[in-house]
Amino acid sequence: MAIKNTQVEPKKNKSKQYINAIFAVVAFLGLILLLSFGSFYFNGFEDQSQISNMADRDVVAQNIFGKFGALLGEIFIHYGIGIAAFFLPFFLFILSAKIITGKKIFKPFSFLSKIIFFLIWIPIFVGFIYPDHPQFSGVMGFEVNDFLNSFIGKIGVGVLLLVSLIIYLTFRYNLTYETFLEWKEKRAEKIRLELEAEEQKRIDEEKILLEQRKKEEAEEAERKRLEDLEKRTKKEEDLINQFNIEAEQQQQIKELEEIALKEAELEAAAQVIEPQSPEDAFVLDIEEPEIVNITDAVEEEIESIENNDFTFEIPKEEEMVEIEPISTDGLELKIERIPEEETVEETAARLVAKQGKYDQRQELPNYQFPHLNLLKKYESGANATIDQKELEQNKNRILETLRNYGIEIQSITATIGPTVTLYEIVPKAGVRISKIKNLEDDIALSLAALGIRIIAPIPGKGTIGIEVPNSNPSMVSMQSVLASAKFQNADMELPIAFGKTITNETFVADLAKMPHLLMAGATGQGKSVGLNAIITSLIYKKHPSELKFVMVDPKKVELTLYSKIERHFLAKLPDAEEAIITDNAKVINTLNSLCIEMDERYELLKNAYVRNIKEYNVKFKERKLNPENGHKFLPYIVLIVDEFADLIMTAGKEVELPIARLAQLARAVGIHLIIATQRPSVNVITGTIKANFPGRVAFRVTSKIDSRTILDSPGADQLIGKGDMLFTTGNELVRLQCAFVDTPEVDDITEFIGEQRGYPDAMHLPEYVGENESSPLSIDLSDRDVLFNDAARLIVIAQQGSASLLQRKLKLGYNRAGRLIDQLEAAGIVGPFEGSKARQVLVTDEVSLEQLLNNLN
Ligand SMILES: Nc1ncnc2c1ncn2[C@@H]1O[C@H](COP(=O)(O)OP(=O)(O)OP(=O)(O)O)[C@@H](O)[C@H]1O
Repeated sequence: MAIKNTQVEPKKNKSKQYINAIFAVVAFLGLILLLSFGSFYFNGFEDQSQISNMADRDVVAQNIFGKFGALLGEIFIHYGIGIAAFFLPFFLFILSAKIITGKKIFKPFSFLSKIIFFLIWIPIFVGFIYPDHPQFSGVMGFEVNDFLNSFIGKIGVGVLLLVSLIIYLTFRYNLTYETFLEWKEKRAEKIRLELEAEEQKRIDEEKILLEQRKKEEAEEAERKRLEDLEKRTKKEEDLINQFNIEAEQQQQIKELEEIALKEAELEAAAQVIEPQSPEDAFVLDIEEPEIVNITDAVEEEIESIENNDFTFEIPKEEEMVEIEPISTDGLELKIERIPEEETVEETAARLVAKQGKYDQRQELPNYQFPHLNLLKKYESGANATIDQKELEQNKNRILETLRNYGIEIQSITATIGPTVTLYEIVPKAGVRISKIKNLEDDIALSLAALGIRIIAPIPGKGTIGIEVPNSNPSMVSMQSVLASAKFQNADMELPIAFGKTITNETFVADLAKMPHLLMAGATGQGKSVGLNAIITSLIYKKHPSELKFVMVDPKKVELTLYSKIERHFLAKLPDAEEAIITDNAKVINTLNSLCIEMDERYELLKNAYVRNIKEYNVKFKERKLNPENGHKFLPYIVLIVDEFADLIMTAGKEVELPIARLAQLARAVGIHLIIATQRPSVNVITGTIKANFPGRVAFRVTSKIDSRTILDSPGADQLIGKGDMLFTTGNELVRLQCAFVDTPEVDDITEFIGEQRGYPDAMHLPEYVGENESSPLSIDLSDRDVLFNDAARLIVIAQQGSASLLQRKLKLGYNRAGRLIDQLEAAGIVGPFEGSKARQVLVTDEVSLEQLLNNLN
């Protein structure tokens, strides 16, 4: 073996040496070629004239490789193939690399076969472009060009070059039109995937952020809970200690009492009673007082309670038989019959028979609903016009685009809407729907239109929809939707006429069913107009006694118009000057006040044994609920918040919490929320808010992400603006053209209503005292209201700590009554504010109250 090895090694080494040598030669050759070619272009033209004198030693060539280099350049470049000659050194480099490494990636001959076409084509092409520079095309390129020029003309040469290149590429790279299209499709797909991945990444990041926030909140809540628990335990411990001390004292008192009793007994025994007669001595019996053991008595009592030891003496029926008045002395006994008590139903029936059902509209009996003439008629909006040519053109383009991608169609129909036309296509069997969906951009390109939306498939129809914007969109006027039979006859609690669908039908939705609405859209896309359309719809259908708005408008300009109808349709805090809230700090109070209103309404509903406001109001109208028990007709309350993003940014949790609470609970008591925002990002529309707002309206937004945040699906980024919107209540997306109502129209409507007789003031929401305002310490008791003593007596006698009681009995305004209650709290007569419940009265009887009042004086 060892011998064999020694024989093989030198052989191997030998061949390696050869290889190295060949590599060096080839690589060196390549280098010489490359450098002398390069140098030829810089100096070769001077050298050319020296070529003929090569043998002359005095002649010096400028080429980097001297005369040899000049000669190489002259042969390969000048007399040869011009700049195409540069391929040759590269071929040599690849060859040398292959020799030294032996690796498969270096394929010199494959390279050669690929460039051989260009070694011929490039000189001719360069000669064609620069016929006056033979140094680039080489003599070969020049001559061939010259020959061809005279043979087929200049244009002919151009065509020949182009055709030959196409033929070469077709065979070489199998380039067909189809492969070109496929390549394009793949590229589009790749770009889309990248975009989607990017989007997904952003969504994921946002999710992580959200989760982190939630976690922090949970931790905060847990910490608070533990603190509370600790406080409570401490309190309980204090109580137990106090209780123990009291029990001890009780025990001591008892012992003292027993001792006293025993002493008394002994004393009694010591008093010797002298018997007066011997018999007496036997008769006398000193009755010992029965000592009633209190604990025993209590135990007995408890036992009897536990055993349910009550006996109600129910008179038997025979005993209730009417007694015939028997007159024995001529005087007749008159028995007064007490009429049987009326049931609620009977009272209600009697009242209804007498006064009719309660009609809330009688509160403002002469109120006139705004009429449709106040709204402008837009002529162009009467019927959608799209000319036949445009239809035909769009149809052809769609078909053509689809055909280009090999998608065949069975049928196509068009439905013309106010702003977009829906082309419904039925593809031939076997066509993948996703393929059509992927062509969205291509179809948009071929139609040269923005806002193409492809619905594949249209739910419940089995067709694919392509929405194409009309070149002349027609306006949908508020007048036309409000005048429609659909709205006029709508049997809904809070009907909203949003606008028209793609099939030109008026679209009406019930806010009461939604039950809350989230609205988003980039600036200038029709949000404010949308809000106005909603408010207008409701005002046209509802009497002021049936509907109140709470309006929040941080932008201060959008909703100000409605201040004219403050006394008819608006609700506000009792101490607020303006009904439309523009100050973010006040929003918090209003929202909390709405929460109180909600709680109060729930209390009313509970007492009336009904589940929702509708049933409650029906019952109230049938006079089954007694107003003296606090029952009243409940109007719907619609809270409108414009620019919610602004609010969340400045007030954060403080508004998010009451909003979330209202959104979760208020639907049954007739409080509905409409929230509009320009920026539908996840930190504005948080998970809690989103989950409780099934109704969503999206105007055009700027990105797919925004669209996903608001609608949970893309599409809103492809709308065309100007009131083009998507609406959903959780399942299906509907594309609508929002009705247009202009500011002057709103102005006219509010003017019309505002001039009529209204309520004395806006509806008052319950008072809410913010945490930092409620400190009783800030109230100066030396400066008491003159009615303070009266109020205190009233409250203690009634044992009910409510401002409304003071209002009623002392005939006070809300504010003064509120102030009085605050003073009473500061004086320790009533307890702190407890939300919807009345305050606790801390003084139980009038005697202690008088004492307290004296002390105060
Ligand atoms: N439904 C509609 N029909 C026709 N045009 C509309 C419609 N809605 C809006 N527009 C047009 O778009 C313009 C801007 O609308 P709007 O004021 O409602 O935008 P916005 O979304 O409220 O903007 P911002 O958030 O900045 O207030 C309107 O002046 C009007 O010309």
